[in-house]
Amino acid sequence: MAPHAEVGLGFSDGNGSTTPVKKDLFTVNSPNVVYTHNEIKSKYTYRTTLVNETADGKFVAVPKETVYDFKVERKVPKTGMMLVGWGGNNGTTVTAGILANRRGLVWETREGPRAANYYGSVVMGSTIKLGTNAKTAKDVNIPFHGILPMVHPNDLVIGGWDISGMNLAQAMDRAAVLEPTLKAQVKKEMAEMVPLPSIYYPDFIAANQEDRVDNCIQGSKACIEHVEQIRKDIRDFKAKNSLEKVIVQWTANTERFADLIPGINDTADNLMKAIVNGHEEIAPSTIFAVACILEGVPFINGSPQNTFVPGAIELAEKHNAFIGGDDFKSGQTKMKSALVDFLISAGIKLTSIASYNHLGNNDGKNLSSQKQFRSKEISKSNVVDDMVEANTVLYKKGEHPDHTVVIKYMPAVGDNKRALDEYYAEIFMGGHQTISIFNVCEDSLLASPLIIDLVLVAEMMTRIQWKAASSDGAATKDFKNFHSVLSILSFMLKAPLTPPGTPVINALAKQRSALVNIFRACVGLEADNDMTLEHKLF
Ligand SMILES: NC(=O)c1ccc[n+]([C@@H]2O[C@H](COP(=O)([O-])OP(=O)(O)OC[C@H]3O[C@@H](n4cnc5c(N)ncnc54)[C@H](O)[C@@H]3O)[C@@H](O)[C@H]2O)c1
Ligand SMILES: O=P([O-])([O-])O[C@@H]1[C@@H](O)[C@H](O)[C@@H](O)[C@H](O)[C@@H]1O
Repeated sequence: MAPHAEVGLGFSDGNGSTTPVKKDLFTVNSPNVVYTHNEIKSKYTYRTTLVNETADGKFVAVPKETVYDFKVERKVPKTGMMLVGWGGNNGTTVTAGILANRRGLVWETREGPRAANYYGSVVMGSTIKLGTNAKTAKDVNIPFHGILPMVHPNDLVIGGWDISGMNLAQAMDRAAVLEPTLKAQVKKEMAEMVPLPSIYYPDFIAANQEDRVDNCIQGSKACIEHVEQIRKDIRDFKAKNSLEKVIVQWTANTERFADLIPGINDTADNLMKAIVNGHEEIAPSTIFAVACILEGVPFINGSPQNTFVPGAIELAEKHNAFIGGDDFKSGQTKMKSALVDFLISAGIKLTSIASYNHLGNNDGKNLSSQKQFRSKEISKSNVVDDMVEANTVLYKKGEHPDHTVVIKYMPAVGDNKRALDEYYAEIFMGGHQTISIFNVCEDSLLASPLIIDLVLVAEMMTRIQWKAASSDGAATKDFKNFHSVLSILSFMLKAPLTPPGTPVINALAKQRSALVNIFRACVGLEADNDMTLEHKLF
């Protein structure tokens, strides 16, 4: 095996080829990185600082090193993306967007021609610093997509379910998101896409959704039969399209929170029993999650409800299956998680956040029902907790800014949500800073790239394994997957799901840094720390 790369990183370049494409975007020349045809193997020293508190309240910081072995499968699999709620605004928009990119479409608009792109996708639209040029010492940046052999979204095979049986072309018209000149170019292909029948438990979404329900799984109401039907749908989709991988995402309506009931959804065994018994407190999204876990297919929840009841998380862990969520972080909240981080880390004491928005799409219609709004209010409200708790200089224990979230349904504005935010803060010597933001978020055009990122990163995680080469604890013998709960997805999500007992990080910069640096570690590269000592010590 070559000590360093003789072949470039394989990755799919979206031309329909999903075998490793020998495009030497970069190789790592290090004794800690070995490339074989099938794998990239790296030895990575993870450096952290353990802190002990002394009796008199002082801290003693102890540097710690843990050596990990990472292994990445290089072959890019033929991958399917199955969306629950495929006929919705997000589902139709992301589908049309991928078709348009795959065909390199250009369409006329009032501002002139527009070409297909993946703007808003961190994987397809952003770059990361690889290092500094050995001669000029200038930063060398590469497309994020090139850091590891990732699936190209153009190659995704798309399918899914919807309780509305409209074909995707009709549903795209219903969504009223895309320009007619673009829709006209994808209409024919999308008309042939029809969502699979789904499950509809009326009590979980707003009653105002009933008029679109005409595409439900026929026959028994038994939840376990719904689980088995969804598992069969996934298998059939995989076989029909000769897929090697499938990733499922929930982009269906926001459900009310499910009650957490001991003996029903508190453990994996109880959850399975409750499903067999058809317990009425099992939500459709949890049925989909269980089906995917049992089928070994990653399941991501793009909505705010508590799909992952404790029993579902335990089931995922038992089956070594990947889950992720919750609630796409697309516009107003994404801005919040960046702005709050900036204010508080700048030592400015944020004292209140007023977050209002109105929107007129079907999501907004569903959220006009109090129980469904409550799910969204929770996910939109908790996004500042970690940043506030981390700053004990500004905030006493338990102190936090006032924070209110208001969402109103105003049909006239459609998918173009109007977000109005006010950030009010205390500054030096009794002063105040008031930041008012008016942010028009074309919600589905902001969420669709996140759906793509979630699929690409989740799929990549199925091809990464690790073992501890050495640590204070016993070194682990065999390679294993990351924990079932993919907290690495947090950059794309409002209410990041984390492994039980681990902290939730909402600060946007930290989330992106974790994603980038974990992928860098997989090719043996140090975490990017912005110290640039080479520009300071000379
Ligand atoms: N910017 C955004 O658009 C954004 C951001 C964060 C979260 N979300 C969440 O994403 C979800 C989708 O948003 P949208 O704008 O596409 O909404 P939408 O209402 O246009 O689409 C939801 C689709 O889900 C379908 N559906 C409902 N229950 C279903 C079930 N049990 N099985 C299958 N299909 C079902 C509906 O028929 C509809 O077609 C919502 O929950 C929303 O809160 C959206
Ligand atoms: O913009 P953001 O806060 O990330 O998220 C959006 C909310 O502002 C909006 O009210 C809701 O309807 C969308 O589903 C989405 O959750």
